[in-house]
Amino acid sequence: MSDIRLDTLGKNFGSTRVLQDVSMSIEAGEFVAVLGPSGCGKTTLLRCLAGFERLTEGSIAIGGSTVSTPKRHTPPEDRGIGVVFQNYALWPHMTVAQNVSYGLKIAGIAKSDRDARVAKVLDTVELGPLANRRPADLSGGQRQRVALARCLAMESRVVLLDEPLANLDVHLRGTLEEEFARFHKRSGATMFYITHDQSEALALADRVAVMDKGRILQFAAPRQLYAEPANETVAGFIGEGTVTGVRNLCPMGGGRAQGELLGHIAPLRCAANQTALPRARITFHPGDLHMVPDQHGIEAHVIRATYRGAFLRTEVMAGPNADIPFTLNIPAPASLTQGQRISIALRDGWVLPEAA
Ligand SMILES: Nc1ncnc2c1ncn2[C@@H]1O[C@H](COP(=O)(O)OP(=O)(O)OP(=O)(O)O)[C@@H](O)[C@H]1O
Repeated sequence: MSDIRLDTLGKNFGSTRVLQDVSMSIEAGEFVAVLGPSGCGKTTLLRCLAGFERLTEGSIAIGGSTVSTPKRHTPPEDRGIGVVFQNYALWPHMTVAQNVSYGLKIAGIAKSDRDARVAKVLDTVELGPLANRRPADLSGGQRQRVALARCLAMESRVVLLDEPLANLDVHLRGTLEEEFARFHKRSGATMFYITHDQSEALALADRVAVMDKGRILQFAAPRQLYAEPANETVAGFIGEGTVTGVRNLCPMGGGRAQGELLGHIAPLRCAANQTALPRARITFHPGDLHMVPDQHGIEAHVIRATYRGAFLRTEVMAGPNADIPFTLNIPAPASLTQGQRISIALRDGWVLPEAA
């Protein structure tokens, strides 16, 4: 049974439509990331799920019980949900242990049980030795762990996280990504994680919902989003996908096809029901293009080549009119100069289904 079910959810603020036709089924224990540009409605979706906003349309069920419809609204504290906000929302005057214990106290749990539970969860997030510190004397990462410990202490079955790594430095982000993964494994909680950072979403989540303008464009496992985006917007959003046109698309069965990219035959993947088309849209990533011996591929000239350690990130203008921009990663060691003419070929591309 799914743990969280959003059914054709809609949310308006006055006459502004912020969420539209949002439907998702999330399994118990699943780690779901919601990825989208600023203003697309991610936080509003999280707030609806947590019970901080009422719905305009549709419904939300958690653990099989309906908690939100336009007419019915279970308050946040009765939803069995923990929320980790970007600023962690810790009480500055309380110690780490008191911050974690507070929710249990409000829930009427006896002091001895409370103390035992707090000690256990602080141990889990490796903050036991810092139990008596105040938030001001903790690092950003440690504060984050206090916020997670609070969810663990409340035994929240569902944990919502609103851009928890925003405003942190790159090193700390990496460490905390691991922390979230560990927390998820240990707690078995269902995680709903809002971010605008695709690398975070792809690294952490079992499935990622890509949002734009209040709608879910695709809800799929990271590998599928990367390899088989549902449309041009998702393709452009994930992994620096390039979208371009091919001619004479010819499906060959078994999800394989070929098409002419700038006059050269390219091997492609496509949906099983893809039909032959005179023109189609495809997408690929910088690693899908490679250099071939002169005259054997698409003509291109180098606009910029940037050293990136393991590869040379190379921007080219391709085609007979040198007017199609592509980016490719050329494995090290390589050396290219601006203006140099090279020949390139596509190894693998995905035919966008909406072009069918
Ligand atoms: N209480 C409100 N009243 C009116 N409009 C609102 C309200 N809350 C959010 N909005 C609007 O709804 C839209 C979606 O906002 P939301 O905060 O959900 O986006 P987001 O994807 O989380 O953005 P960000 O990544 O920048 O936080 C925005 O246009 C925002 O201005």
